[in-house]
Amino acid sequence: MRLDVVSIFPEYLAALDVSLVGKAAKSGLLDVHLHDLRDWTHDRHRTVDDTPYGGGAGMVMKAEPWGQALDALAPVDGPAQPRLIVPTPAGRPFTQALAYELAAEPWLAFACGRYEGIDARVASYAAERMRVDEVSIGDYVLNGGEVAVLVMVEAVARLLPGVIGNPESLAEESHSGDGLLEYPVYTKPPAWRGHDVPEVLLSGNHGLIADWRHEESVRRTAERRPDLLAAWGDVLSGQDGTDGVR
Ligand SMILES: N#Cc1ccccc1Cn1ccc2ccc(-c3cc(N)[nH]n3)cc21
Repeated sequence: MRLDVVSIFPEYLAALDVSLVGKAAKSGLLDVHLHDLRDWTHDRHRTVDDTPYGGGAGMVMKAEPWGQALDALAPVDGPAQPRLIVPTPAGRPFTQALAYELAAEPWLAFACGRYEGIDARVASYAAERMRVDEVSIGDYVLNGGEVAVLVMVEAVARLLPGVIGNPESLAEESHSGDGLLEYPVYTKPPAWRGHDVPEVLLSGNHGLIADWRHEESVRRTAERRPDLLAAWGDVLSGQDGTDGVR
């Protein structure tokens, strides 16, 4: 997978060279290209922002530098186009399902906005030739898109074949196929500062262990994310338009 990231703070994305994503890049599973948006400005001050039409606080990112950046990264007459991801508080939610979808793409490009956002015409211009997704990583406001890109790239990269050691572990994680939060995990020692590992996990009875883990997943989900259980209820009662099969 090729990844292009455009930002006025490309050094923010240096974290992509570390750990799992860094290993994936070094092993050729990921081909990461970082770009400074200011390379597509031509005035003395390398200006990327201006005041908002209609008034209001803050500044807006100018369209032209982004237009030139997109044209340079993915020429209109090029052999392929990336899927463009634009982090924004106003985007569709980034979910594990979307992470799996993006992990299947051969080429992703990320546009990291700053200030009060990017001129809306940039997304419209890009959508003339590539798929564009405006995506939120959560209902809170960051100062820019870079942190959101780090989150999304890590969530996507770890799904790529060969990136994590034990792909079986992906199936048991929170937000994986069964829609439940994952169960609590423990390791040695069995007793630690007055806190013991649940006896069932030391029993060697794999059936009882599997049952306990499922019960813990359901308990945790009910306690922390009842909305996920509500989705389960809709599926089981056929309210979600399926025949009750996930
Ligand atoms: N846009 C905007 C905006 C609008 C109002 C106030 C502050 C900002 C800052 N900002 C500029 C770029 C940008 C990118 C992504 C996020 C972002 C994503 C999630 N999930 N939260 N915040 C914020 C971003």
